[in-house]
Amino acid sequence: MTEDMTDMEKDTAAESAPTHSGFVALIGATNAGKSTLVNRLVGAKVSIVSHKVQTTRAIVRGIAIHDNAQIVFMDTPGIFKPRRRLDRAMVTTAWGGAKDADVIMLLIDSERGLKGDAETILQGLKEVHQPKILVLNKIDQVRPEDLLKLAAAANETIQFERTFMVSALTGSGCTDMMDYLAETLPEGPWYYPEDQISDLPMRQLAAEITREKLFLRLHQELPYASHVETEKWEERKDGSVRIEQVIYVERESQKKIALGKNGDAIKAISTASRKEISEILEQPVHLFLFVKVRENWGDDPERFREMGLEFPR
Ligand SMILES: Nc1nc2c(ncn2[C@@H]2O[C@H](COP(=O)(O)OP(=O)(O)OP(=O)(O)O)[C@@H](O)[C@H]2O)c(=O)[nH]1
Repeated sequence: MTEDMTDMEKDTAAESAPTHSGFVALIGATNAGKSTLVNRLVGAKVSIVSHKVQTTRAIVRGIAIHDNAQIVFMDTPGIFKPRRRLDRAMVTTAWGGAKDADVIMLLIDSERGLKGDAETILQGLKEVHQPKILVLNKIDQVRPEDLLKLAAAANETIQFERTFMVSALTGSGCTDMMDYLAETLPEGPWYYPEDQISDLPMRQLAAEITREKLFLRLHQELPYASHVETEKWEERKDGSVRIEQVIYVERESQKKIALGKNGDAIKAISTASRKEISEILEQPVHLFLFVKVRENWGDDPERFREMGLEFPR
């Protein structure tokens, strides 16, 4: 664009530039920073970040707008060695998501390098034929020479179109990566209205938020044997919303942990979750949490469907 264009001419030029859009699958070992990256790029909290591994269960899309492009991120669950049935479903979902994408983005925790799961994923990616880019994350923690070695090692296994070095935490390197995606995604109309940041239904997002608070509060005490569902969602005349959620656990003993002494745990979880849901909705929230025991929910096909996962046979 030339400098002597008027503002109106510039606007018209930008509007007539072709739009781009597409799906980017984020693949990476647990804790590589996928959720943090999506949240940063989208600029709003759509996926759940916590210190626990394996917190992301279903595909959550964050939608970022960059220049004339709409970039839809599929934040896949961490890929790791499946043990339980639920774990196997998570892995299947992750690879399934990759196959639907225009670009595959492999995110690696530069601190951990190619140890363990990252290497398994690299090998798995050989079977996936879309263009792939390598993104080394957490560069705020690693020396530049180590990054170069890591980039070279990963590119020996897979021919990546490009390698980017970023920090999802500080945002460093993210603009270059977004410039590249905006240019390379196919030309075409946007998939979603401009103001939409996630197609994850609010009910499910609200449940994810409570699940995150549950994990943050109870750490090791309550393992993966818990699941949160939003059962009621009622918009009220005064502009507030009343939400009822159930925390399902597998055993009575876990119910006691979730409630805490004198209900302390559940109260704290409820307060933290209500605050965050209210911030996202920009309206007052009345949140009611219940804890119920449901044995073997991890083997129930209905629960898998609710989480957007395929039930592994
Ligand atoms: N120092 C540093 N920490 C980061 C960065 N990106 C993410 N983290 C941290 O790494 C941890 C894991 O991040 P997540 O975004 O939850 O990772 P994930 O890949 O989505 O994990 P799963 O949902 O388990 O698959 C969190 O404690 C983040 O704060 C980064 O660029 N630098």
